[in-house]
Amino acid sequence: MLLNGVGYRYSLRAPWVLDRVHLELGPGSLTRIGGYNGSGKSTLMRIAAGVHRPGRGSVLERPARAAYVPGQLPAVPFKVQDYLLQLGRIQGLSPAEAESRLTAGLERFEASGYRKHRIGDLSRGTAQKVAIVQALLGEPELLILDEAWTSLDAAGQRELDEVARTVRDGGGIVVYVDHDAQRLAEDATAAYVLRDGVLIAASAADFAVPTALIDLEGAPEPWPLPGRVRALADGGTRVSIDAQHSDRLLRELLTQYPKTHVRTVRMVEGGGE
Ligand SMILES: Nc1ncnc2c1ncn2[C@@H]1O[C@H](COP(=O)(O)OP(=O)(O)OP(=O)(O)O)[C@@H](O)[C@H]1O
Repeated sequence: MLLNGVGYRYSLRAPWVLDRVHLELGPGSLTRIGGYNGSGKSTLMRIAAGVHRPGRGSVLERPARAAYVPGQLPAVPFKVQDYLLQLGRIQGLSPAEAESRLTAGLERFEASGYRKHRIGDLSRGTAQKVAIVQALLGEPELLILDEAWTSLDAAGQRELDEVARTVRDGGGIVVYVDHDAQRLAEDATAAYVLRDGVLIAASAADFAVPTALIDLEGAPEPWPLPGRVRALADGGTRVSIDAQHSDRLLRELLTQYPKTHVRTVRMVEGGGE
């Protein structure tokens, strides 16, 4: 499959979200797409899935059996089993085939108990499991996972990892976005990040969580707070912590050591120094 010079914008006056994206996806590939919030990852996923048509360029040789799992299932007014049976039929399965695949899928994701529940009444995680079971009904050759792990419990996440590896090992194409830097890190065959609408080849370091470096005057003692601490040559202290926890640390720091002077707070990519 090939995304050939793909560009996309949401309206004629809107800026191009994607600009000349070129992406080759061969059989047996597992490709990670990263990038900052708003960089266009979901837009790219929808184009690969055929939900959006590119404004420029083209998508060539998309496999016929394609499945797209976004982070959230629409709240449709059906019972789980009726919904899955219907979608199985739309994908060309006989009722017996659809029944046996949906039963196996729900068992695999430990969601058999929800067969008769209405989709709108499910928890987010269970609804996500139904979305995954639906995607797998047609035994896809192309599987697109856009933050599809987010609401799943740990067992569901492991199972979805296994699904991705199985599709890859069966010669299929898997493309995924996930905020967890470790997600399928060992299994991915390629990784790219979107920057300014362009896709660029990436390494594992590009997916690392940003680290906050907080430099303090002096050395608060003792240090019961989270974060790695090291003394600076001029008597100051440097604390490094995952950026997502830095606000909380700063609050705690200023409550516990009100006289501490915070010199600087910087964000760096990856593990800091
Ligand atoms: N339906 C829409 N209509 C108009 N603009 C949109 C629409 N969906 C996305 N955009 C814009 O397109 C850009 C890319 O959005 P997209 O959701 O693809 O990014 P993303 O990288 O997936 O973001 P996130 O990491 O937050 O999920 C953003 O500027 C967003 O505001």
